[in-house]
Amino acid sequence: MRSPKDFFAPLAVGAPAPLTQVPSRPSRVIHFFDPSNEKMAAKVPAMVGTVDVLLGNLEDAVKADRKEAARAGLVAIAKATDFGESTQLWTRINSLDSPWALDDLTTLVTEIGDTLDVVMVPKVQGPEDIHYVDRLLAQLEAKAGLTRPILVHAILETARGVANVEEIAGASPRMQGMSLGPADLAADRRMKTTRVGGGHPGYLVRQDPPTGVDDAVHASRATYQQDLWHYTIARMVDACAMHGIFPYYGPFGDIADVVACEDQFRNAFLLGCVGTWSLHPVQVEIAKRVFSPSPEDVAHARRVVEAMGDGTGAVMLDGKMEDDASLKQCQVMLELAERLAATDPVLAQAYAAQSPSSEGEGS
Ligand SMILES: CC(=O)SCCNC(=O)CCNC(=O)[C@H](O)C(C)(C)COP(=O)(O)OP(=O)(O)OC[C@H]1O[C@@H](n2cnc3c(N)ncnc32)[C@H](O)[C@@H]1OP(=O)(O)O
Ligand SMILES: CC(=O)C(=O)O
Ligand SMILES: [Mg+2]
Repeated sequence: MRSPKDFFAPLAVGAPAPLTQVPSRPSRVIHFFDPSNEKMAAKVPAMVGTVDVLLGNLEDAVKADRKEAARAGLVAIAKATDFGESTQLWTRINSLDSPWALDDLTTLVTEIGDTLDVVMVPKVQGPEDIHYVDRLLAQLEAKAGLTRPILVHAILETARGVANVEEIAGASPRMQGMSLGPADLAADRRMKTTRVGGGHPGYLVRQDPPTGVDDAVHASRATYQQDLWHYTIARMVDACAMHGIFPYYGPFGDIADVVACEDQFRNAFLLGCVGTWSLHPVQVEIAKRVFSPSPEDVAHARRVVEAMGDGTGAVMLDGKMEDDASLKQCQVMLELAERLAATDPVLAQAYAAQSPSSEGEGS
């Protein structure tokens, strides 16, 4: 582990200085596309401004014989597209033990490093993986003459990665955030599921049995499906909060089940995640809706702030006690709402319509 004194020193002569704070640009939706799929890639320019992040995926879901085409496709798209102020460009490189990862990093940083905001690293096992990428990025940034550092995002998708989650989160000032990788994680843990994220009807608890009843009543005892991912997401959120980086849910593979997708996204939002992945255009609006505070929550948060005056003590509002701690939760909500509204005019209007100054307007 580096000494605190040199944690923020560049790791290569000529590399840009690391950032001391992770930029908090909106990243509610990280939209995946395969740059080697011509039909999909053709849609990317029109998606600029509609998603917070466009991510050129080079890893799983790209066929082995299309890896080089995907890398070249991403370079071409990055060079031809103006991503504007409200959409970032990220990539997911191949895993560090694959034959492609080194060329992915070398090509992308030297060719399009000035456009690339974040590199997502899959199957991270421990801080040593981040240290490797950190040094290599610094060397490549120096070679390419970049003036701002490229950030790193880890996917939490191995049992060892989960066990090391705090060390991974704090491994480098480049760490931007972390996503849950439920599919690979399930396989690595030898879970007995076959899905990409989401729940499972077999993972449940059942209502206690009533005494002295027949089998028919036993069969009707209520069951409650549990969240397979609660433990891992909660650990990831704590590790990220501790190190000042951002946690994300990951993929929801049942594209047709938009209702369960929204539920899974909302669980992650409520637990502290700032965004999620979209694998298909149908998931984009779900992610944006879920990861933006509702206008009603924003209005309530404003009322609490107003009622709390100097922020100390306790007050009653609608029959509920509010104090310093509920105020802080409301401030989290308002700070996020303000940040999102700054780049999303539709949200800005929805939040303004709920502001105290507009109350009673038109009545
Ligand atoms: C566990 C993990 O690692 S998850 C991360 C890796 N996986 C991915 O990145 C998957 C990305 N998504 C996809 O590959 C595709 O969306 C699939 C395979 C899930 C479904 O693809 P399709 O069967 O083509 O879906 P569908 O027919 O509904 O597509 C409708 C349109 O949306 C387009 N489309 C589909 N997915 C995307 C996307 N991610 N981005 C942009 N456009 C897309 C299709 O090209 C199609 O275009 P068209 O109307 O011009 O023909
Ligand atoms: C996200 C991912 O890569 C996984 O679930 O395996
Ligand atoms: Mg994976």
